[in-house]
Amino acid sequence: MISVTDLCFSRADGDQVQTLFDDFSFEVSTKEQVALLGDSGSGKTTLLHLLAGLLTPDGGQIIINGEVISAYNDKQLAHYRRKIGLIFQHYQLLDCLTVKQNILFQHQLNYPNQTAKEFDLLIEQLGLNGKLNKLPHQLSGGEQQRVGIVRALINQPKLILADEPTGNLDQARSHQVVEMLTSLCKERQINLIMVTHSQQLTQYFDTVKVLANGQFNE
Ligand SMILES: Nc1ncnc2c1ncn2[C@@H]1O[C@H](COP(=O)(O)OP(=O)(O)OP(=O)(O)O)[C@@H](O)[C@H]1O
Repeated sequence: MISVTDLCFSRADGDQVQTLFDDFSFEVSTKEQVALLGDSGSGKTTLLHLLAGLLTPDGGQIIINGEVISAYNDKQLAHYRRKIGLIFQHYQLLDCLTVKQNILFQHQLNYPNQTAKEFDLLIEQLGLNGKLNKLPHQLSGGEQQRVGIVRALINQPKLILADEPTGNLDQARSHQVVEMLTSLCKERQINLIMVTHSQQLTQYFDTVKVLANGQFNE
């Protein structure tokens, strides 16, 4: 469950201050899957970064599954971030590591002496058998994004934040990837918030929220 109350956040841009959120409040219930739309520059990525604890609000409260992350210090935020899954438009895979190493990198940092429980199952479900020893640049965009999805799911998060994960894929692949991602999150009862510019992709989600002028128009 996500609860945001009276969120305030401004960005300094040279001498100018741009207020993106001013007393913005909303809730996302447990397991809900949300497609987040909005014009370019409306603040979708900024909102995701606030929910990920990568940015600190100027005011208000952000509570994620009972954790008041808006009150956390850097160390607490680092610990919180290990428990969520992040998926990016440009995949952000490390090109010097194989697919398998990329997927397990964070898991091994988090849990040095544990095997990743769902590794084999996720590799099978996302059709990545046979790709594990390849380097990211040897994969197609769709395959790289599926690696990003396994990497996000392997730590068994309760929340996944995805920022335009299909921005680099064609329409058919975008639908495949989003269908896969939403159904895997549903099976595992994971909250998913995904930024997209595609109205068509919203069909896979429980809720569509449109960000405009620092508020949701539902
Ligand atoms: N690092 C930054 N420093 C200053 N201003 C920034 C920074 N990042 C983003 N902004 C500004 O904050 C506003 C919101 O940006 P954000 O990236 O959150 O929008 P968005 O809705 O995700 O846009 P898009 O759909 O184009 O990705 C924009 O006006 C942008 O120029």
